Amino acid sequence: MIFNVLIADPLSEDGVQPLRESEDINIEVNTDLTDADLIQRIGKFDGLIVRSQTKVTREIIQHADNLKIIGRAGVGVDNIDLDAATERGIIVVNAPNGNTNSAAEHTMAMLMSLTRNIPQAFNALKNNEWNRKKYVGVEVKNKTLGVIGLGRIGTEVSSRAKGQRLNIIAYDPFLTEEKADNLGIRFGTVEDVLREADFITVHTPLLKETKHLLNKEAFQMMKDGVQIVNCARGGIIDEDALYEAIQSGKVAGAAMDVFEEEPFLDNKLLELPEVIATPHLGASTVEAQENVAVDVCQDVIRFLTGDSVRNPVNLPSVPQEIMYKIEPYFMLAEKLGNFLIHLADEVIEEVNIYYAGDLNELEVAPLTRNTVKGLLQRHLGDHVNDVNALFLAEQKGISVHENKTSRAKGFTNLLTVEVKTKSAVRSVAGTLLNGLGPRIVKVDHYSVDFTPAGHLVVIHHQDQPGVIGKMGSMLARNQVNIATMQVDRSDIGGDAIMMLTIDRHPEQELLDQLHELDEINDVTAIDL
Ligand SMILES: NC(=O)C1=CN([C@@H]2O[C@H](COP(=O)(O)OP(=O)(O)OC[C@H]3O[C@@H](n4cnc5c(N)ncnc54)[C@H](O)[C@@H]3O)[C@@H](O)[C@H]2O)C=CC1
Ligand SMILES: O=C(O)C(=O)COP(=O)(O)O
Repeated sequence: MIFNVLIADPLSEDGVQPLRESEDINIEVNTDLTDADLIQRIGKFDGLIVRSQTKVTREIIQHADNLKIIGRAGVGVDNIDLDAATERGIIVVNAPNGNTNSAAEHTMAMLMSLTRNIPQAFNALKNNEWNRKKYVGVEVKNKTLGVIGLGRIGTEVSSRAKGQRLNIIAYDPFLTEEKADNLGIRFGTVEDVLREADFITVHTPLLKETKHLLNKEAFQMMKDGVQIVNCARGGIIDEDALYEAIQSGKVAGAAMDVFEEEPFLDNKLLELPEVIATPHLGASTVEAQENVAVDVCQDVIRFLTGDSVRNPVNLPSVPQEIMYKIEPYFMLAEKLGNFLIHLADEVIEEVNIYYAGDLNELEVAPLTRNTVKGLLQRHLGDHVNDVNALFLAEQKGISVHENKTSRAKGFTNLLTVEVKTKSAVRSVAGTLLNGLGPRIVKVDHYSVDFTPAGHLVVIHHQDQPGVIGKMGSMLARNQVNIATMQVDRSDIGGDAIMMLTIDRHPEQELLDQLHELDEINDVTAIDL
């Protein structure tokens, strides 16, 4: 199968090369598409790669009938409607590490340019104005830099700023006092940072909570003459509030790489001589562009050719060494879900997944997604995948719980899936046998042992002499060969189960005939 991938923003050729060379992938580079063009053309693509310029809206995603992956060659994914992608089962990957250094260097360049009026002085010189008095700056040494958002870039900026002898005070919801001590910086609340800093730089993503984080009230809390840097995202700073704060003299200057609206031809902040700006250049270096393009293209290739990705955004990321350990259980998890859904003949309200033995030691979230995917697939078809399985379960009002225990009832690993409906609890358990692959070893409370593959028939019956014979001859009369058979019972003469693997799919009529036998209570055919 050949996958079509659209590259909709300019990408470094070094990154694109492996995509070009892949026999499985056909790429189209088109960086001039309007939203309307994208809506019209997206349907034929399996992959889409963008930077920050292309806005991947819900409407575009709704038209993306074949799209499986969206790659963001950079960090921020605020230009991609993640909810819409997740709902459609489209994985989103980014390249979170490749431009950290460039963004940090740009932040420092902007801070130093701001404090020394370099762009303004240069402009004046270009206009034949030699003015040494007008462009007197301030030193940064021994002043305080407030860093809001101490992730990859915020941390790099802090370490560089320490080289400029700045004192750092930082706020990040994940920053502890101990971590701050280790980094040689001061830990504060947002308010501490706003009140104490001489310069403030933001390095958070644009989220609901960070939208207009620096607003009118925030500016009021700041020191008079504070200077602001935004090399993270437009929208973290309320531009109207910043404009007013500069005009009133509260804020002495601002260095902006990113804006609430991009691209723009006109932004009133640029009318202010205290503002210096670049057109979203934080990641625009040869090195960063090469890094992010390589990272994102490799993930797109991996995903489309059936491998696991390194930088998923709408799936929890699982380190490679952990993935290596859980991957063998993927098929077992999905098959158990697939099998069990056929036994539950009412609406499922709750799913409990028990991980026992070796599984108890592992990161099992991907297995939970696979189990739920298997459960939902019967009714939702291929529309369900790892990305949207849990979302769809939640949307359908099904609660999913994971449980871990070391006790595996004699198995080295045991995965038990239980579903609760209004009036019943049904369960199935499976194990991965060394060399033999997945086996189902329990159906409800009955012990069995069969491979979850092919045409299966589950028969609940009364444990009476002759029932197996009747069932066997009925299948024989219908030219159905039994490949494997297992029987278990709760007690002599009581409820019992037959598990058959047969060589072809049985017609409904045959299943009905089996059901009509007095001793048989229930017949379910399952194709796995
Ligand atoms: N100008 C440019 O070209 C570039 C901009 N960026 C932007 O820089 C930003 C940060 O990137 P990274 O450091 O790589 O991301 P990151 O994910 O490593 O760090 C973000 C940090 O912000 C923190 N945070 C979240 N909400 C917060 C809040 N309310 N207050 C304080 N901290 C909060 C998070 O805990 C996290 O530690 C992103 O928005 C990204 O898009 C990144 C690269 C280039
Ligand atoms: O990586 C990011 O978040 C950036 O903002 C870089 O954006 P860009 O890829 O240069 O359009």
